[in-house]
Amino acid sequence: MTAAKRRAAATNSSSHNEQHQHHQHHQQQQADQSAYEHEYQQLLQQPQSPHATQQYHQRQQQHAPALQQQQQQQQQQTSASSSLRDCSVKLPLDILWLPKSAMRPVGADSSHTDCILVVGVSRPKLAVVFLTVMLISLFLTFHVLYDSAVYNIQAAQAVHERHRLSLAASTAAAAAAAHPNANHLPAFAKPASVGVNQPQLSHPMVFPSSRVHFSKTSRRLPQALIIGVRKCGTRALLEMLYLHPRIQKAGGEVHFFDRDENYLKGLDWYRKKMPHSFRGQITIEKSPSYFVSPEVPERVRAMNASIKLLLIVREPVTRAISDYTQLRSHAATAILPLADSSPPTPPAAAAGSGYGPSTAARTKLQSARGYDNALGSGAGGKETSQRTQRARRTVIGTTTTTAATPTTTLSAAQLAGKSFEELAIFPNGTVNEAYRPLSISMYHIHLHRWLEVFPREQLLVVNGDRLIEDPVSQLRRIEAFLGIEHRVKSEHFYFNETKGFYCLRYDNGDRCLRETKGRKHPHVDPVVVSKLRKFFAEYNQRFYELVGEDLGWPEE
Ligand SMILES: Nc1ncnc2c1ncn2[C@@H]1O[C@H](COP(=O)(O)OS(=O)(=O)O)[C@@H](OP(=O)(O)O)[C@H]1O
Repeated sequence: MTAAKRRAAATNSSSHNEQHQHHQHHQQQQADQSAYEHEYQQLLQQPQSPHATQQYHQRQQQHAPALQQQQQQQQQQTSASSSLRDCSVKLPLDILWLPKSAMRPVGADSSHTDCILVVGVSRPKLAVVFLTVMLISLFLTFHVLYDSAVYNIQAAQAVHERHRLSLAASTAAAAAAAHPNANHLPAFAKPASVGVNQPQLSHPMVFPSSRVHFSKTSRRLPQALIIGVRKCGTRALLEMLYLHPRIQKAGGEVHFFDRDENYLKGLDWYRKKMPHSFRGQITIEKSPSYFVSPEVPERVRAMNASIKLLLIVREPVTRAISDYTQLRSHAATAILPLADSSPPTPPAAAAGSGYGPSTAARTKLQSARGYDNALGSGAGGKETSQRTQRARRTVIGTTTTTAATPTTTLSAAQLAGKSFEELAIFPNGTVNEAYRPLSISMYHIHLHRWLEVFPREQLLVVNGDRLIEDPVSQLRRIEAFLGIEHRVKSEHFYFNETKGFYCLRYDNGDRCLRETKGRKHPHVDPVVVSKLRKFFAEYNQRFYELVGEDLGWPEE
């Protein structure tokens, strides 16, 4: 045996001896105690023996120190265990296993139960906090998992879409190389040639660079505005631009800058009307009446002095006839339900437009019809219907002033019955310049106001007649103006023979503008058309000078 082992054995045996001695001592104490108690019981049974009593007291004195020591030890143990209990953490949940017999059987299956787990809450507040923290952690975990799943799906879609777009582009390039003479053809394929084989493009993706990046979206104030002109294709332009991945559009016409009741609500209100957009996307809103409302340019500049402005124009006489067609259509639908219930409005409401309702009433009526919302479901359907009711009430019996009939009260029925010729030309043969559809077509007057506030480079004039015939060429110009890559191509369109217009091609189907776009115009006397074109020739020249481009509108 080594010295170390011997030492260990010695230590072991000494500690063993100590334990043994302690045990013997304890046993001895217990034996003494029980003997003492036995003796005391006997003494109680024989109280008449003085000798026994004396012996008992002698023994009591002998055992007193040992008893005292034992009591002290017990006290120390009790205080030690109580101090331990104080330090231990007490869980709010008490878990108790009970035998089956502790519970009354509940159903047939209960016979299979051997034990029942009873969980009681001893500290409800702590338990609530504990559970809340658990739930929040669970929610955050799922949120992170969900976000990353969405991210992955979108990233996969983006890569797929880019692949398809590049395939489509290379197919188009190959076709162009195979048929070099086809260059003179319109940029748009008609339905027959667009064909079913043409790749169907979804809404373009949002990632212009090869690096797919998903930033958070937020509602942003518009960085570009389509300011007008009404009936020149503002809706078509917005919907076509929306094919571009970098464009986001406000659904309906917000009329923030031209309606005081909206403008007074402030920019936060306006921002809330905007769609969510990614950083790098351009938000566009269109309200055609911005162009003709004198207070608007200054208000727009106050919001964003570097905003980009899109102005779409059309040959002025055709535009005026289109405007008339729409107003007549609205008046026709306005007369029936409220014809006999609306009080006449005072003559002061007259706008001298020579048309019928005052400017305000007409504006309300026009917007009430939602004709500017041709495609968009747009926000504010309820608001629109309320405006419809107001407008209907206002339009009836509105007093108007014309040179031929100085104070004429036109009902909606009369309004609906008047021809364009009657409204545009006075009986003496002169042009009614105050007739609103004509005054709106005097583009140079309105544009002048805008150019007093914004530099020319911030405004792009879009040719609405060309947009109807060849959207891609106009869109290419707009893409360059907005500083975004050329992405809207001919495969995004097809020509709808029934409608007579190009419609939009989406991944999930094709889409044309509503029937309120492209209404059949009434026949207008060619003499009147010629007279009006001559009338506008001078104004058009002024407009060309302002924009620095001759749009080639006919002069008779
Ligand atoms: N692709 C396509 N589909 C349908 N309509 C088209 C399209 N492109 C341009 N347009 C012309 O848009 C004219 C309506 O102009 P707006 O949208 O500016 O009207 S509104 O002021 O918002 O009411 C509308 O005028 P009208 O034809 O007089 O109804 C159309 O000629």
